[in-house]
Amino acid sequence: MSDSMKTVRTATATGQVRTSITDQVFETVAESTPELRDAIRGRRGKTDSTNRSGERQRAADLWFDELLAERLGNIDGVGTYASEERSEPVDVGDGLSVTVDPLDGSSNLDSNNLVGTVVGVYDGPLPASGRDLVGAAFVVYGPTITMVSATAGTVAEYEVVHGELECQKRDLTLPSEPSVFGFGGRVDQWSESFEAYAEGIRENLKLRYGGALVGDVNQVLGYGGVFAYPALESKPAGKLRHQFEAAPIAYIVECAGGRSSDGRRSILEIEPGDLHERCPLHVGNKTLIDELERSLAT
Ligand SMILES: O=P(O)(O)OC[C@H]1O[C@](O)(COP(=O)(O)O)[C@@H](O)[C@@H]1O
Ligand SMILES: [Mg+2]
Ligand SMILES: [Mg+2]
Repeated sequence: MSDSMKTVRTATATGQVRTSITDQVFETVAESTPELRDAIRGRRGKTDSTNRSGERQRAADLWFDELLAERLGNIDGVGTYASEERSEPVDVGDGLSVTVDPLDGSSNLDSNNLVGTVVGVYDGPLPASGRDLVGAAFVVYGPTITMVSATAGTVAEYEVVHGELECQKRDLTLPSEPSVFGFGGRVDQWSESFEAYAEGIRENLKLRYGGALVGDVNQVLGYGGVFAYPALESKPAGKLRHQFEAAPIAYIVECAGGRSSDGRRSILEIEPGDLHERCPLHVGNKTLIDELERSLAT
């Protein structure tokens, strides 16, 4: 862990204050969505810079990050802003730590497919375990803009209309009868045990994979099922970043009554050693994640 990470201040907010700050974070992201969506136009191409994960950044990745850093960093009670697109967290005062995947699914920009934004609010210094999450949300820039947010064990879905949150579903839970699945990574890179699990899943569920975590997980929340970006032969820790992507998504799915796993335990149990570390991600209906863990253990 770098020195600058160690010095990021620990949040000390009470429950009520934490909820109010978390709500402000979600509302601020929602208010920013009209500008964010507009900013994609003309910024889909790659720049010369790479992020800490070694990925070429798009102009839109950088623009989203700059806007969110400014807006979220200005909220009273937010102490740290950290993003997939910057190496180090930014100390912005005292309070909660906000993590952002500003533009999720950015490779989908080439084909003008789905993208989104993922936000985590942690009560503690970064890197933090998912157990420190006090809220998480994701935005989907689809035919309309939606946000799914989770706090205190409940999940809600909103349409974001001119930056305002309009509730569509309160107490969202995963449908008990799963119907869809989406698995990332090249099939020839999967482990034999994951391939065996996938075989069984393919027999019973319908494939839905769009290449943006937010969209693929949103289908699992809506229809029931399982999303995975598993460990790959060339990437044993998978592709997705624990702090910015996996933990917030796992928190939302668990709050919706589902399960998350890195293959053997809840994603929320992981104690990350580095802000940008990756982990395999599997989320969905409890029965399907239990079955996954049994398969991977063989
Ligand atoms: O192109 P692949 O290998 O299917 O990977 C898709 C995955 O990569 C991601 O695009 C990674 O996120 P970023 O776009 O934020 O880097 C996820 O949204 C998605 O689940
Ligand atoms: Mg992402
Ligand atoms: Mg991203």
